[in-house]
Amino acid sequence: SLNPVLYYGNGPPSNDIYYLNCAPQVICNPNEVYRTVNGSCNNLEHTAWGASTTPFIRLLEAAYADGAYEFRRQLDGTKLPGPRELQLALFLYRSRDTPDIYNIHVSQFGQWITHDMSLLLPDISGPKSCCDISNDGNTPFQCQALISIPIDDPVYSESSTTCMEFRRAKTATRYFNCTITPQIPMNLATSFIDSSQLYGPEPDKAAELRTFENGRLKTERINEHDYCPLQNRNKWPSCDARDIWDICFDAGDPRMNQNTGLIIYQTSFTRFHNYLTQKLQRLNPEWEDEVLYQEARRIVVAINQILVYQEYLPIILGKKYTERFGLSLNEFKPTQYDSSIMPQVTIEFSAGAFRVPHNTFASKYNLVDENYKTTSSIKLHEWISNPDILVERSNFDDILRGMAQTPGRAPSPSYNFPISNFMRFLIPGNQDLLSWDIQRGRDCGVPSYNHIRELCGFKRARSFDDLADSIYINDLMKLKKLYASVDDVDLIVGALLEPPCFGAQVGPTARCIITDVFYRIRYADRFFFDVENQPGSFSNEQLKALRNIDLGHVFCAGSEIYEVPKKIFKLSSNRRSNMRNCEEHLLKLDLSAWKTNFSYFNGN
Ligand code: HEM
Ligand SMILES: [Ca+2]
Repeated sequence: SLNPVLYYGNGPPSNDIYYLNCAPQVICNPNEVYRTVNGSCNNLEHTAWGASTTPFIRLLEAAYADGAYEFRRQLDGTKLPGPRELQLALFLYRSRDTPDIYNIHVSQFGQWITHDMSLLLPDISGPKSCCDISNDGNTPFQCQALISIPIDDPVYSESSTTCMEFRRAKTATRYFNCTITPQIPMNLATSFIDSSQLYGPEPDKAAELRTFENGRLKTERINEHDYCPLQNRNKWPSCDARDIWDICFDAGDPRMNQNTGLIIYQTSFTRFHNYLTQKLQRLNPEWEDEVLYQEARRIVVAINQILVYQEYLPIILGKKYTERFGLSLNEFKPTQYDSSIMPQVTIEFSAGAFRVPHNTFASKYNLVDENYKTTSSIKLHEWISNPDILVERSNFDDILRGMAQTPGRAPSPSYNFPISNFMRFLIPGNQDLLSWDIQRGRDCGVPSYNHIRELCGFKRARSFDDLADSIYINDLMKLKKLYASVDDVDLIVGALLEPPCFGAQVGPTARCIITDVFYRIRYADRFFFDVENQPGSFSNEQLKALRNIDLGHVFCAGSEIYEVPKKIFKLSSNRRSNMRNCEEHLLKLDLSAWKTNFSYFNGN
């Protein structure tokens, strides 16, 4: 297979500073069977590689005006076009949704996996509203990247709003006691697909989420169903956007409550973990809490890895492509662990290319009842940071049923209309996710589209016209007016304007950046589910059982729906032939390969 790796430790020298000056010294046990919580000791030599709270890496030198932290300027020295100006000129006019051939599980699963791999925190400390404070030269730096709204904005001008909130990301230098120039945000998630968004990316958090009995994760009983535990709303303000507030869940990831579909995923996997511990305990009554917890965790992680490489990436990147570039799974060709590969997530991925799928999520959820009648729908943007809707009546199951039967949004340069205007993410006022994505790229010093194209092996454009084979001419003419030169175009803007590759959901430049990361976090993961000859490797019988588990099992065990689609990502009608009965399906979730009459975990 071809080699898609872009990073061999040959990037900008600033990538090494953390490991030279700041990484904690840890002593690893090479015989440990289970992953650590924070991902350290995955690589026994470079113990911090892939761990949580380590900096993102850069594929290319940061693009900052001062070489350190200030937003880049255009080649001619002028300021970059405003993000909202770009949104209005290039995207908003075509924000109408077109139904996809896949359902909304595809984008929901994508966000779920994003939260496993990547978390950069915006600094929401200081003033509640940055737009309200006067710009007198003492503006706190986290407030220094507000997005201005043109006076003739077709949406915001109605309320005469001229300022959109935006906070700069927390960087290693400013918040994490590790001076790195140019600055770089910390990634608070573990890079590996290890379900850190479920179990917590740090030991304290992980312990907080456990009952320490029977291997179970904590749950809260609400209206006769198990949900994630409730959290104190003052601790992490993930539900604070509204004044009328009841429910706020706690989980391994602080974004848990962000949207309805995500809460369904977090909740279903929590219930599924507990379901597995119960099954394992019945097989092995002598197993203690720790073993039950770790074995269930290992199964959950393996299932997620299988879903990413077998089901999800072929849709996003194209099936043939994933096969050619070593991203597909093959039971006869187990993953070869390579300790020289660095599993770190790149800033070009998190603050750029992997945000392109923001153009695929739909703007509403349908509620579908047991008879497959659509009874009502709710709007995504009206329930941001507010889980209340999910605990009432049968809403959880009805929305989950609806997700399989509601088309996702076909990829398009634009995002959907509400998310382009009316999101409320924990800070005051309405926000535009696309403006934020553009601004975040600049905040993080992401190099321009043309530089990334070149890195990916496409021809560096010398003029806008050189892009004519990648971007429609109408868009090019607009880009020409908006930017000073072809080297100034933001990565996310160029990547969104590239039509998707054949059989894929993203264009060539985004695909190249995304592929590199998913390749490295697989082959650099010593605990990847099908890596052989490691202390914690699964047996062949266990692997066989794991390959038969799908998202359907998770939702059957984690909800009260009694049927799931056979192909969970395909838009399915409720015709009998497309559906599986949950009771029968769960019978096929066979964990007998986990029955032990010896203990490999008792220290010998
Ligand atoms: C309902 C769906 C979604 C909503 C409401 C949503 C919203 C957001 C928001 C508010 C941010 C933070 C923006 C910032 O402060 O810079 C973000 C970040 C991000 N999103 Fe989404 N998103 C959704 C789905 C997705 C999907 C489907 C993907 C990809 C498959 C994705 C990928 C990302 C990535 C990579 C980041 C950066 C993560 C980080 O490192 O912090 N999101 N999203
Ligand atoms: Ca992770």
